[in-house]
Amino acid sequence: METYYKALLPYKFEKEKALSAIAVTLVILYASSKLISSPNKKSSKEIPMHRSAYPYVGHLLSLGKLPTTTVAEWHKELGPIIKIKMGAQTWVSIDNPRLAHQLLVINGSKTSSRPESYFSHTYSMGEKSAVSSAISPSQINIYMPSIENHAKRLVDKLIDTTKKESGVHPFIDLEFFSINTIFAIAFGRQFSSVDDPDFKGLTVLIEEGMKYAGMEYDLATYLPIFSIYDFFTGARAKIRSSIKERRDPCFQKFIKEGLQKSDPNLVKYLKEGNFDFSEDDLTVVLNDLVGAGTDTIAVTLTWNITMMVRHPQVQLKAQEEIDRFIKSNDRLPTINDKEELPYCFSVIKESMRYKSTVPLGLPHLVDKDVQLGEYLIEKGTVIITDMTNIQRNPEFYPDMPESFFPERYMNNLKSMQAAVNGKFEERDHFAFGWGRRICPGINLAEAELFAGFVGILSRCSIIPTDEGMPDADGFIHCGLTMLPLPFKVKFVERSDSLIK
Ligand code: HEM
Repeated sequence: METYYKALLPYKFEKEKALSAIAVTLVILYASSKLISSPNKKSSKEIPMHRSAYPYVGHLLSLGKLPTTTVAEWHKELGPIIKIKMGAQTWVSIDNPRLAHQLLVINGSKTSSRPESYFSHTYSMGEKSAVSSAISPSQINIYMPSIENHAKRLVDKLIDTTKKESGVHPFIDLEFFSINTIFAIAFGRQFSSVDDPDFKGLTVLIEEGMKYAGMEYDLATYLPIFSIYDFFTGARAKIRSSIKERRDPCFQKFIKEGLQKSDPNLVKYLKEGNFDFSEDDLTVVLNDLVGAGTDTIAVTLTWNITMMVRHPQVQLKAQEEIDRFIKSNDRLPTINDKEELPYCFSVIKESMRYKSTVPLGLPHLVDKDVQLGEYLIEKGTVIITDMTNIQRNPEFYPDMPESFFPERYMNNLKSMQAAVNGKFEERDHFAFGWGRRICPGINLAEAELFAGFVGILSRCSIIPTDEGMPDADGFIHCGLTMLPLPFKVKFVERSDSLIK
């Protein structure tokens, strides 16, 4: 099953090698019988921990290929807050929205750092507020024609491939859409096709980035014994040289080009605005925006398409709403028209609730002890959130939490950003994370998802191929995101489409 994505995205599967390396280390450590146990401060009440921990490596091996599923099972057995030993690091997982809110939002001043990782860069709050203002709703309005143009190209491609082939796996086209959109916004540049040499060079860089951000290249963070392996294999030296010799020069070239463009773009906004950015900061921040804003959008839309094929009556209702809008306005709607398309907006929200794009969130680091009810969460603990359980919590989502039911949002048409900033009880979903670390790309994501969704359904009906329905339950972990199992569908041009 995974072969398709493996061929498509080989960089996403480095984790398997890491698990083998850990297994070898475990054997060595057992043999030498010099197991180290870290001293544990006394906490108010011990946080439950699954029995499958091994000495030194902890749960690294027991998490298996689908950590999301394993963590969800452990929660079922042990309750809403559990401890996971990740080698030298202690993680705490939360699967209840109220507890997560209490820990990551109310206690956000103590729980909003990021764990150290050799490759990844942690956004400072200054960088984050600069980026948030650079892609605020008013700034996004400037880029809206470009977003719509890329959505149109996406739909052309999906229809065209459907005509030529028996079915389309939409992921690559969706990635091309999201990369092109963020590139147009960031640097005022676009790629002509997936064969464009610059596009190919960029995807290699993104692949390298994903690989180096993965566990295999960062094992010494979890298991200090791996510093010895690093000494021999030079993994960290490889990372340093990749950043210095390939990533930075490539992004510096894009930045230079962006600064020369006459139309507005992010580079110009960040460079010319009153932000305290060095050249290096700018390179890293833009590289991160491209990384964070590509896969997430493509994965979210892939799940959305899965749900549309499985729920043709939802698809039809959304198409009727889009058609009504086009009839009275003689144009496609944008995110700014969402009040007139409550059903479409609800479908997008529901799809993000039902299938989590980033199923364990991004880890937060506790930098001051926090008391959470009867549990003490110590400084140095890494917090993850089980988004699937959180987004299906029956108290928070009383109407059929296990079902795909867009109607639940018909009375909550707040923008996703406004829902995050409002009262906890009025949050729509938790896909963009928590508190001070909330995703700064939220408004852009919302605009892109809306343009993609409305663009597709205004011109196509998405139907299954003879191979059958896409699976809505199975999934593959790809780094931080969760992809549906490989599937093909047809994007059949609507004869009654009002878009010509
Ligand atoms: C559907 C699309 C997206 C989803 C589901 C998503 C989800 C997330 C999540 C869960 C986090 C971590 C929040 C936390 O730690 O509590 C995050 C962080 C981040 N996201 Fe997004 N994101 C999406 C799109 C985007 C886009 C389009 C951009 C920018 C172009 C972006 C840029 C970032 C950045 C820079 C961070 C790191 C922020 C920090 O560390 O403070 N994301 N995102």
